Amino acid sequence: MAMDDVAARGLVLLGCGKMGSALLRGWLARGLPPSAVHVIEPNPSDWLRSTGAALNGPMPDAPAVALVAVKPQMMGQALPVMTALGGGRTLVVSIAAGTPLSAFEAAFGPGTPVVRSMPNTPAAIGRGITAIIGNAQATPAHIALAESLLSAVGEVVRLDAEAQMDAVTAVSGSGPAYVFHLIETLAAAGEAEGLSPDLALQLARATVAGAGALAQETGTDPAQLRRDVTSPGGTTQAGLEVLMAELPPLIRRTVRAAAARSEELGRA
Ligand SMILES: NC(=O)C1=CN([C@@H]2O[C@H](COP(=O)(O)OP(=O)(O)OC[C@H]3O[C@@H](n4cnc5c(N)ncnc54)[C@H](OP(=O)(O)O)[C@@H]3O)[C@@H](O)[C@H]2O)C=CC1
Ligand SMILES: O=C(O)[C@@H]1CCC=N1
Repeated sequence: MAMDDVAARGLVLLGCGKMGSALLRGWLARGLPPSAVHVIEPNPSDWLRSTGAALNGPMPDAPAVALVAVKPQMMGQALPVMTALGGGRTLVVSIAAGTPLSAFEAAFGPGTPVVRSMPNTPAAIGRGITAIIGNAQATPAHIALAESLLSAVGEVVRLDAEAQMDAVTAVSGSGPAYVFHLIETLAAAGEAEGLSPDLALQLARATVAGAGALAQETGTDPAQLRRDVTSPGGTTQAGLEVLMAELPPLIRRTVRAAAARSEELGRA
């Protein structure tokens, strides 16, 4: 029902880079007609041109949704082309890190429903997770519409308060980068042990992917999954004695630094 409204009234997508294209791909895969999507993007990719979405043309009158997918640093420059959509008929959805609901309320004017969200890059293969929170003007129907759009690229969780968004950004928004760095460092350690670069990377990539899938698909407590690998007096125990001494404070500092940067972007 919600997506029918988007198909009928249209959706404006501001910025079609990595995240904008992941979302667009998800919507098209869910059957949204490309002609219902109006994309504003200064450097359209060949893929974007091939989708049949309306590109940099005149803005539709009162689209169901305006989705903001530009970098927070570009917001001041990029938003003015669409602020005429403010006032209540169009739901504004942002995926930008840091930028608070109040910034969109100020730009689009009073009465504008806004949903702030934080997806992550596994959205590109429909395996993302997105957290959402609406402003006071966002009705349950608006929240359901945002949830439906973002669930085209993975799971969606609803937050209780906007204040949670900095921590969410630091954990799941930035999180894929931490995991990719784990793959890089595990592969490098394998190379240091004498494996070829290709074999070390193959082992590290499949191990992280397989462990992630096992944790996700079984829903088993990750601490139990860790214990299942760890034979008393065996190799894993020897490795974990090193890792568990160093990793928790390191991850704590990593997440704090990312959350602090999210807070800072919100004050800019
Ligand atoms: N990457 C990630 O992991 C995540 C990113 N986000 C958020 O998503 C948003 C987009 O990030 P991401 O997709 O990575 O960034 P990208 O740089 O890949 O995409 C942003 C796109 O916006 C375009 N753009 C620049 N100026 C304008 C303008 N004035 N009008 C319209 N489009 C414009 C850029 O074009 P050009 O390249 O030519 O400048 C680019 O194609 C950010 O706010 C980020 O915080 C959220 C969750 C995860
Ligand atoms: O690094 C960033 O600022 C964005 C937000 C979360 C992931 N990438």
